[in-house]
Amino acid sequence: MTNQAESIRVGVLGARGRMGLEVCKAVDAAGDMELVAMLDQGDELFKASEAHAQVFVDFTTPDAVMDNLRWAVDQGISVVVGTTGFTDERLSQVREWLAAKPGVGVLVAPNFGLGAVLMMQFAARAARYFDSVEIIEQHHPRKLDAPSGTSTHTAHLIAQARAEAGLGPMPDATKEEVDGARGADIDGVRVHSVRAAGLVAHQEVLFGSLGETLTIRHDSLDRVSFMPGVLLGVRKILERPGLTVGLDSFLD
Ligand SMILES: NC(=O)C1=CN([C@@H]2O[C@H](COP(=O)(O)OP(=O)(O)OC[C@H]3O[C@@H](n4cnc5c(N)ncnc54)[C@H](O)[C@@H]3O)[C@@H](O)[C@H]2O)C=CC1
Ligand SMILES: O=C(O)C1=N[C@H](C(=O)O)C[C@H](O)C1
Repeated sequence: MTNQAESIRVGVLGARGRMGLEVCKAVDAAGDMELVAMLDQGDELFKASEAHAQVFVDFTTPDAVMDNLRWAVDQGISVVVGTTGFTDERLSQVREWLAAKPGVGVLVAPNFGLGAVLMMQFAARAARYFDSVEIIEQHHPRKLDAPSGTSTHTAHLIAQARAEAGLGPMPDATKEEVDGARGADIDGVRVHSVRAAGLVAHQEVLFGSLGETLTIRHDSLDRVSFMPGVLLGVRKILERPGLTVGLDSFLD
């Protein structure tokens, strides 16, 4: 149980990675948190329970995250997850683990940037009014996965909004002469992944209809952009048992 007067004891998984390093700094600087464990590949997770971590923050890899989550939930440690690679099957699995551990919370957020959360909400709102929509996500070239978790989540939201509005497939007479030329098809929404040195994390959602286009764009220019969202997740997760997907409900 949390004593609200005390600091929240936080363990960071992936602590030597690009995001993990930034999270360690942010937690360390937060007056209401204590950084009790910094773990990376090869470190034993039990060190975090020995340090009495109440919340884990996981920014590791899609290959590693499920084992970390399983272990944390079993130990009764709540988790704020930024790592990508969450399919519906993975989310169902996490729900199953949590069902046996009432009181434990897991937040899986495809993007902790507050602007990115709004960009996804705006895109979902615009989706019903346009014939066409495509997503262009742009990231640094050391990113391991494509398409990004953010673009996949955005595509799901847009597809859901289009279906609810009764919209059919988008107009598109193009024959793909080279595989991949039209990007990935996620729930009927084309997603194009750009990787280039100098980029951090960027996404455009391009809508089109008769005689007009609407572009909704978000840019993370520095990984500090994710920290207010991560800290919000850490502060709220102890009061939110079960699985929460996306930061949206924590912002309300
Ligand atoms: N949700 C969000 O807002 C954001 C999500 N991400 C996602 O976070 C993940 C990490 O991104 P980066 O920090 O850029 O990657 P990175 O490659 O710089 O860091 C990953 C770290 O995890 C470590 N690691 C691997 N297996 C581990 C294990 N079993 N236990 C503990 N540590 C382990 C690696 O050694 C590495 O230090 C990616 O999936 C990325 O897409 C990145 C930025 C924002
Ligand atoms: O790997 C990254 O850098 C990022 N990953 C997340 C994603 O795949 O959407 C979030 C953000 O785009 C940065």
